[in-house]
Amino acid sequence: MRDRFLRACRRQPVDRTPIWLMRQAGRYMPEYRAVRERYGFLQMVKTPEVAAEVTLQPIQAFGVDAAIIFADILPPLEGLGFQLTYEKGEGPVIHNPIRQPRDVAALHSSDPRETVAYTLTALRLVKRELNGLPLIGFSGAPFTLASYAIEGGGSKEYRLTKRFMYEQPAAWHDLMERLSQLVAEYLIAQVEAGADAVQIFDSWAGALAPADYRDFVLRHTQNVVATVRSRLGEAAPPIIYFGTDMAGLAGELRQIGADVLGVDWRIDLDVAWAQYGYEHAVQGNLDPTTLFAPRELIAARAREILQRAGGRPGHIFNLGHGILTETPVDHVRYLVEFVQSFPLPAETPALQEVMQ
Ligand SMILES: Cc1c2[nH]c(c1CCC(=O)O)Cc1[nH]c(c(CCC(=O)O)c1C)Cc1[nH]c(c(CCC(=O)O)c1C)Cc1[nH]c(c(C)c1CCC(=O)O)C2
Repeated sequence: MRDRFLRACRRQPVDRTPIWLMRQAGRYMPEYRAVRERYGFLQMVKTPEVAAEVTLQPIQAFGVDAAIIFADILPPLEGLGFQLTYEKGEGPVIHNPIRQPRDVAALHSSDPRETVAYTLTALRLVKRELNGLPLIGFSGAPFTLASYAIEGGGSKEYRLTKRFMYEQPAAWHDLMERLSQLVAEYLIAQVEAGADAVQIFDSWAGALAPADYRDFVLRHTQNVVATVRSRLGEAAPPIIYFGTDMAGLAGELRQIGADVLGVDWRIDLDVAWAQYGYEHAVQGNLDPTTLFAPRELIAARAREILQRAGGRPGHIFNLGHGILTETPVDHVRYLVEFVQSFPLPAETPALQEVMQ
């Protein structure tokens, strides 16, 4: 059953719980570091043969149940006019961030089929090598992209982003509309290039108060999902929406229209699933730091997650956020084998029913 990841996204029964890991291709792998020695990170992303090779590394090393295209959420912003570099130890830097409404008006309109053609080519190359194993395409979500575009890099408090949102609502919504269009077009292009599912990374949306998510973000996230669905029709793939620290946003997440919702480790999987509603599949939710712990603890935590999922169709095992640099490779292999050999528990009653 090579399509068990896609079946789980659609909440269809599977022979065992599928597993893949966010950021599964990365510096914790010696094979990745060997390639990275010869290229800069952006150069790897922009060279389709290299991006394809690196995408396949965790498939070959661990036999995970899905591939995710090797790329990053920020390169699509270059087409709008942002200057992007990755600095050692600092992560991404945008050198001309948005500071005023006129910076939004001055953004270029861009067609991701041209500006991010390298990732579309990489998807086509990888697809040929996968023998039917599902391939995941992805994009940053409008809010998380806007936060990088405004802060110019990572942030703890998102002060500039929130101030811009509160003080310049018209320019904010203009920026979010431009980003939503870019994201939707980019996801559609990835599906046309061979992606079987798409994940929208809203890594930092958990920094928002629910009222701010509702007033400044929700409609744009909904537009992305609705546009992908309506333009692709029957060919629309499962759509995964992922964020961290989202436990307080359940009511909003339910309205996005995604098929699958990501769950981080700050909430028990069954509690999150009951709040998100069983019409969604869920993906998660091991703390990535657990992979540094002894094997017995990794097994105990993974077992608990699988038991909390309760054999209900629609659970995809993953970490609650991307795998960390320096994670021991043999612990990753151990986790994948543990999950893949875990017998699916007989379906337990829904938490909602138990609590009634
Ligand atoms: C916020 C964000 C980014 N990028 C991404 C997100 C959303 C997911 C999340 O919240 O983790 C998404 C991403 N970035 C990368 C992937 C590849 C696919 C995968 O294997 O999951 C994916 C899905 C590769 C990468 N993206 C980056 C690397 C490391 C680059 C290197 O080799 O130096 C990789 C493998 C760089 C990057 N890119 C970004 C940061 C903050 C950094 C620096 C942090 C770091 O160095 O780990 C932005």
